Amino acid sequence: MTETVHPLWPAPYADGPVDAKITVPGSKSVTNRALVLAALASEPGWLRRPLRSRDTLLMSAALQAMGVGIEETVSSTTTGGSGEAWRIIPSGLHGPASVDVGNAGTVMRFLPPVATLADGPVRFDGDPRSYERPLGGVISALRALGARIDDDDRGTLPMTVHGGGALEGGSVRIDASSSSQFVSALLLSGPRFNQGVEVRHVGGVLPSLPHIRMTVDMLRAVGAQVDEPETGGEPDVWRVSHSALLGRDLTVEPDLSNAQPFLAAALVTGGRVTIPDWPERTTQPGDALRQIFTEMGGSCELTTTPDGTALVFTGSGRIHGIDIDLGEVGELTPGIAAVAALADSPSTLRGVAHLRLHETDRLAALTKEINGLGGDVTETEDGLHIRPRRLRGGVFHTYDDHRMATAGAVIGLAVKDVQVENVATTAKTLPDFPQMWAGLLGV
Ligand SMILES: O=C(O)C1=C[C@@H](OP(=O)(O)O)[C@@H](O)[C@H](O)C1
Ligand SMILES: C=C(OP(=O)(O)O)C(=O)O
Repeated sequence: MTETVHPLWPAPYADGPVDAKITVPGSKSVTNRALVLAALASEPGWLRRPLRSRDTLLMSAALQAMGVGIEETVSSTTTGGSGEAWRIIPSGLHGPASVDVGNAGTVMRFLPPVATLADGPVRFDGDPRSYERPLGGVISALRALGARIDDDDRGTLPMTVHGGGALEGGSVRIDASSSSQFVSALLLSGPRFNQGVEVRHVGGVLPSLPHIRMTVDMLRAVGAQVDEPETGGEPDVWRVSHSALLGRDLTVEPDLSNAQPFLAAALVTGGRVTIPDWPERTTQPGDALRQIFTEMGGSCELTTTPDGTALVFTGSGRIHGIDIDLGEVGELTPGIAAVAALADSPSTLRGVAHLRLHETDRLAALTKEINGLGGDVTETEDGLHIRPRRLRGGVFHTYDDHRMATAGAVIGLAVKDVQVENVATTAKTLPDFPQMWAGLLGV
């Protein structure tokens, strides 16, 4: 097999502190949940400022393939400007249909439950990496709830969900320690199952709890009745009752995990970055960056202006190491590792063994690529130990992982002659990244 040769992107080096205002596009996680919930609703809804990226366009295309109407328009926003808005018109879900999941965890996990409601077969396929990412828990849970799925007993993609027009639902046990998305997937479609759904997590530590909170909040916002551990329910058990869902008019928050490289730029260069529309309250894990990057040497202020809230994040010129469990906010790990490699003391990042099954094996990839530039990173059982060293230029490989690409760009700010391979992989969640990065640096 021939290996694809990707272009190298010379990561811009920062000669001085950055000072920029960066408008970050909408959250991937919110956009893809909102699309699913709107598709399952009993009336049309609106999604304003949705993220337009590979993962969200795959979600949109998949729902359209099953018969959902999605119209893209440009409309006025509350701030008076114009913005993109998608009108989602639910309909009976149809098969036969084909779904390309790409390498989107949200698409490969959230849509099989939706497909059980279609009136025919829905074939799921995706990038080679999607065959390796955990899905077996969702497949067996759906079977236990009454679905017919043909996966050739592999427990992975490709597979066909033989939608029967409805799913009985009920109680199910699932080990979601490899991905919180298993729980979110079952809950999101739960209101449409005849008996709703009760999901009981059995197994190791459940990662990414804020993402499950996001699912619960968004379900409640469209009228679903949800019982969950955080509001007095049994630990590790979520219940969603059978009900109709409302069509909503939802404005998507900026993707705070995609704000990470820009905040990191302020930290690494001792500069300042302002992110407009940073939400005062949010379930996005990226909100934890306010605290994490403060501990690593920056300071931040959430300001309120007539135009809304904004986060102003300022670097001090010093970067400190950190010892932290990132299990709840795993997707922030590559960006934190990049900053930690440039710090004045070692870091230990823990609680993220499940990152080995993300877009790539992120623990192996970060170790190899930072060490390839002269760093000193070792993999632990559940994370990374990072001892900062003087780094040198070289190629930073990305393994089709958007967050590896942005991590390489952050290192390139402080280390001359870093070349990020396949920066275009940022299109998964942030297609304009190279232009935004150039804007940040005024190049
Ligand atoms: O539900 C979601 O939107 C997500 C959940 C998390 O997945 P895991 O629990 O698999 O880490 C996160 O890493 C991913 O980027 C998005
Ligand atoms: C893990 C991630 O994505 P996915 O939704 O594909 O799981 C991520 O964006 O960091």
